[in-house]
Amino acid sequence: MNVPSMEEEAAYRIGKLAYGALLEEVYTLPKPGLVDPYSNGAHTDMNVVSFERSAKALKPYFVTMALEGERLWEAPPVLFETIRRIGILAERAMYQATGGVNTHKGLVFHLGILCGAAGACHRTFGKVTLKQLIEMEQAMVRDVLVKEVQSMDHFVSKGEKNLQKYGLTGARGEAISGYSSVFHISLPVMTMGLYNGQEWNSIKLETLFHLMSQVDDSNILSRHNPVVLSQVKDIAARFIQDGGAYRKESLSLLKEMDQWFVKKNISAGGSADLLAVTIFLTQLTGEWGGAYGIHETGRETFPGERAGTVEGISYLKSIGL
Ligand SMILES: CC(C)(COP(=O)(O)OP(=O)(O)OC[C@H]1O[C@@H](n2cnc3c(N)ncnc32)[C@H](O)[C@@H]1O)[C@@H](O)C(=O)NCCC(=O)NCCS
Ligand SMILES: Nc1ncnc2c1ncn2[C@@H]1O[C@H](COP(=O)(O)OP(=O)(O)OP(=O)(O)O)[C@@H](O)[C@H]1O
Repeated sequence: MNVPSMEEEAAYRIGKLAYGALLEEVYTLPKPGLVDPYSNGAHTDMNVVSFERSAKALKPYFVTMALEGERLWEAPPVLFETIRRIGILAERAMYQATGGVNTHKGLVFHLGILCGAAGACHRTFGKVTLKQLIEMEQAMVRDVLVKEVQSMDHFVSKGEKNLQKYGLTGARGEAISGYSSVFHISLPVMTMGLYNGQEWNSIKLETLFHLMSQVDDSNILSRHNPVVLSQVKDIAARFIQDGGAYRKESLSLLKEMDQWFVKKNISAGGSADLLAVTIFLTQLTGEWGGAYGIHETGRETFPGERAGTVEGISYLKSIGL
């Protein structure tokens, strides 16, 4: 019997966490305008089963991307190039699994990069803290994506058209910034919710609404325009101000809101993607930022570099969040 190497085992665990994050996102409910187990939101061509099929098809690609991280840890830009090649194959597998529907294009990109970075961090440090992960991610993508955005002269995809029309950088911009929306908006909310012992589905909803209230979501822009984007931000901000997802009546309010989003054909897919990224980072660094590092290497953890833990709170506070 072939015993998996330490790198293979780690890559499998990273890929499995990415797969889990895809499912955790779609199972969060009720999400206005987005697909969840209750409603297809403002989507006629997909439902929760499409997302499950797509996630299952993508899992081996995330494992492969993490494994490439373990292999190419010393050459981050080469790692990114490799991740993108695998990403194209992953997108193809996604379309095959869903009958041609885009369920997870944004997440192939985001979680592909982060799985690769996590593999590289594991190989380099024997653990994965937030700080190390984002430093690795930046070394992988920054130069390439900045150049790509600055020199773009073909505006084909929806994201590219948004860049041309509004100067908004969408999914690429999030990666260029080192997932700044996740660090400044959603991770603190998720970490705080866990710390306060809130219920998991409500934590995910509260996190999603904080994202929706601030992110320039290219899904909303490509279906609509900046006025609608700003309307959605206002609605999300008001929901939070009025008590957010932790109050009793939130579920019925959200179901009502879903009807309005469906009527207006609004879907905050970019924010949903960033929710999945937040879940992935919380679970990855919670599991691997400390305990895993200690088991594997006997090394001490830097205190508080694990999101989703009590130490995570003081870390986030220490970096000014
Ligand atoms: C960067 C990607 C996502 C390009 O997609 P596109 O140009 O359509 O950009 P866009 O900004 O619309 O993003 C696509 C998806 O990301 C998500 N998204 C939208 N807005 C945001 C946002 N503000 N923040 C984060 N994610 C967002 C949505 O799910 C959206 O559907 C990626 O597919 C890519 O690199 N394409 C180039 C070809 C390639 O290399 N493919 C391999 C894929 S790894
Ligand atoms: N739960 C979810 N429900 C709907 N979309 C989601 C969800 N989670 C993430 N998304 C993201 O939203 C995107 C789908 O949005 P949308 O349907 O507007 O894109 P499209 O297929 O490019 O456009 P259209 O359907 O208008 O032709 C996917 O790329 C996906 O990453």
